[in-house]
Amino acid sequence: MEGVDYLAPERNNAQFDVDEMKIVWAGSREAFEVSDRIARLVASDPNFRKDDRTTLGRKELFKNTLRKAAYAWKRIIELRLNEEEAKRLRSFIDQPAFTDLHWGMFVPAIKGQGTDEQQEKWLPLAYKMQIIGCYAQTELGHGSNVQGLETTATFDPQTDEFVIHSPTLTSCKWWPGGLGKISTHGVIYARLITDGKDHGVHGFIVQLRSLDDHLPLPGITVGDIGMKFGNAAYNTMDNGVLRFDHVRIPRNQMLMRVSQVTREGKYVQSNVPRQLVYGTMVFVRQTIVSDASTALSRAVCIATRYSAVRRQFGSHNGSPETQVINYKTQQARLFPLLASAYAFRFVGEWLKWLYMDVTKRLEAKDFSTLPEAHACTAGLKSLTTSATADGIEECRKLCGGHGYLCSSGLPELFAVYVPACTYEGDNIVLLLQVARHLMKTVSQLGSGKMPVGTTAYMGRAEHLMQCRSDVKQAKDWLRPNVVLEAFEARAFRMSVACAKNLTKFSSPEEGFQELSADLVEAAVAHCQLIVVSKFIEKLQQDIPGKGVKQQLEILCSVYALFLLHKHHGDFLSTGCITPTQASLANEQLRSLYSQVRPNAIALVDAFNYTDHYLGSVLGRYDGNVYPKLYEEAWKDPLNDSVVPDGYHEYVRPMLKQQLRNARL
Ligand SMILES: CCCCCCCC/C=C\CCCCCCCCCCC/C=C/C(=O)SCCNC(=O)CCNC(=O)[C@H](O)C(C)(C)COP(=O)(O)OP(=O)(O)OC[C@H]1O[C@@H](n2cnc3c(N)ncnc32)[C@H](O)[C@@H]1OP(=O)(O)O
Ligand SMILES: Cc1cc2nc3c(=O)[nH]c(=O)nc-3n(C[C@H](O)[C@H](O)[C@H](O)COP(=O)(O)OP(=O)(O)OC[C@H]3O[C@@H](n4cnc5c(N)ncnc54)[C@H](O)[C@@H]3O)c2cc1C
Repeated sequence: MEGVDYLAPERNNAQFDVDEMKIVWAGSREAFEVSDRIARLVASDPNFRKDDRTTLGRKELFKNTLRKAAYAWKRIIELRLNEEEAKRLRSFIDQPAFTDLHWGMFVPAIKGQGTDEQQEKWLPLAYKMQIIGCYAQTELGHGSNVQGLETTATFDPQTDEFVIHSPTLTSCKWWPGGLGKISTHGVIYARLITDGKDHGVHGFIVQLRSLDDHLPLPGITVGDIGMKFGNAAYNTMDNGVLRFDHVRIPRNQMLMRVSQVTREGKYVQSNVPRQLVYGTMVFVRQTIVSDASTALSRAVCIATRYSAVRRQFGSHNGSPETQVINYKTQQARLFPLLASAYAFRFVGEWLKWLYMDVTKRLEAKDFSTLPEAHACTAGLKSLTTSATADGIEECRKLCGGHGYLCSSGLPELFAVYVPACTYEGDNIVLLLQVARHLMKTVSQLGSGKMPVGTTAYMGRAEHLMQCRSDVKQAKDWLRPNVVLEAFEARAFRMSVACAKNLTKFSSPEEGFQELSADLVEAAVAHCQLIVVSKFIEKLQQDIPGKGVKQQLEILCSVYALFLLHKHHGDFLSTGCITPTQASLANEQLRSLYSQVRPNAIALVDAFNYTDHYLGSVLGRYDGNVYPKLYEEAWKDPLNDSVVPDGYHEYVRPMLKQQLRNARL
């Protein structure tokens, strides 16, 4: 029945103020209001319809994306949306587009690596979308190994130009979003060569297509790299291939904040670390962590609502069957994901602060926190995207057979999300960067240099190597200090074990290769500690609203104890806890699930997602799942006709032949 809220009894059970939780989730009252207003604006505008997306072919899908992007831009101007509002708009439109790379990487690359003069020239053009840019770093032969890129930018002192060239097939740019069919310009990463000397990889602004007829400029071969995983999903994006044949650009189009080439061809390095060339990646990795909480919370919202609607088994004397959300196995799979969504939200907020802090310091020529910012963004990007991709898939399974239907919204969400484990740095490669940072920190412990930031806990080396958990009963695991100490001791001991083992090899490089699987595990332990500690820190803030803080305390304990249960081998083998304490943690976890249960629907309502944004029949706010699933099925193009195309051509002759054979 339309208008009935089938989930109302669940909502009535909530033990906290949902409206206040919405504000905590959004970050502030103001952020909530912006997000709520823009979500409704998108949901109510038929131009942003997306329910037909999975049935469109690639060309229609892509054209549809171009239409939406142009319309979105028109609305941004008409409504005079500010940057935050425009970001919300893009997020609720929920369709990856070339504009993501233009705003998300091309503009930040110029801002971060361009000189003041270069910013003055290029940014106004980009802000007004008079040019459209992409970020072209990865090549066919190299993505992770940025120093292995092959494209060359050779300075020609005769003409005061760089000659951009792709010397081999493997040097073709391959993957950049927006490049395939739309970008007029790109920040292109290439090896800088002056006077025969290779100075490594630098960024250059290169025009790719004519601003008049959109044709590639002379010397440029460019196109799309082909269909990607999932039908709709990331196929709204034109990931591209690009080959240069001695393309000339003026010298002042090398991004020269980090280093310069003079008119005479002299290479001059500024007094800043060369790693700033990688700055755009640090920026984007930070945004990816917040996006992880959004993607995971979406999947969790769908699976939680549907689990409260779906009933299987357990009917006695005609009573209703059991809601599947009441099964302990369902809770043990679902509630840690709910807790993770909140955990990633808070660590994302903190990472945003860290990024702003490092940016301010860089402007003041203080580069001291750059390694910490790199390690945190790389590690947390890796941890949260892997957990989110796995979590979305788990949510699909939690919805049983119906989760496999596109109308559940989950297959497309997974397909569009899963490349986040690869782009902006393969997750394993990024964890190895964290491990490198950890090994460096451990090796400096004896030198009197105190570790800072997220590795500060390593400064308590002696205590962390000796401490034993004093948990005696299950409820002791609810004490934040007890949890924190166990996570710190586990992370530290795993890092120290790796550092000791590294000394057994003839060179650090050989040791790093051989021990890389252990190093990755140590990095994961460190990153999990960061997430747990930032959740605990969040709870130390003043959090208003009836029952809101209590719910967050429960979720924080669920997140930490779920990790402890999942990785209990680490905690036991490092001697941080005993087997008895491990089972007490599990006992406490079971009891926490019972406390989450009555609040589960309200906890996902707090995400404040519209039905349009969720794009899921199973996750509908009103829980009216079955009639809508039935309705949705009939909308499939196959149901446009009773007898399908191809029947008369292929099936009928087969049936006729069988009938003839039977008669013989
Ligand atoms: C619908 C229309 C709507 C319209 C609305 C309009 C409005 C919209 C508004 C806004 C929209 C915004 C949208 C944003 C959305 C963004 C979407 C993003 C999509 C993502 C697309 C994907 C892009 C990409 O993938 S780009 C390519 C990324 N590539 C990688 O990540 C490569 C990974 N590899 C590396 O990073 C490195 O090579 C490495 C780190 C693995 C190794 O590098 P290497 O040089 O070899 O270094 P190494 O020797 O190991 O280390 C040397 C020292 O340098 C340190 N270091 C390394 N990296 C960094 C760094 N990044 N920063 C600082 N320091 C670094 C390292 O630790 C070493 O230090 P040490 O002291 O020597 O130990
Ligand atoms: C959807 C999508 C969008 C993208 N958008 C862009 C874009 O806009 N611009 C752009 O420039 N790029 C883009 N990329 C490229 C992306 O950044 C790279 O694919 C990514 O950095 C991984 O590099 P790779 O493909 O070379 O993987 P590889 O490094 O070849 O990885 C293959 C395997 O090798 C392993 N491996 C690699 N190195 C090591 C090591 N040192 N130790 C242990 N294991 C290792 C990896 O873990 C992985 O399992 C995009 C990619 C995708 C999928």
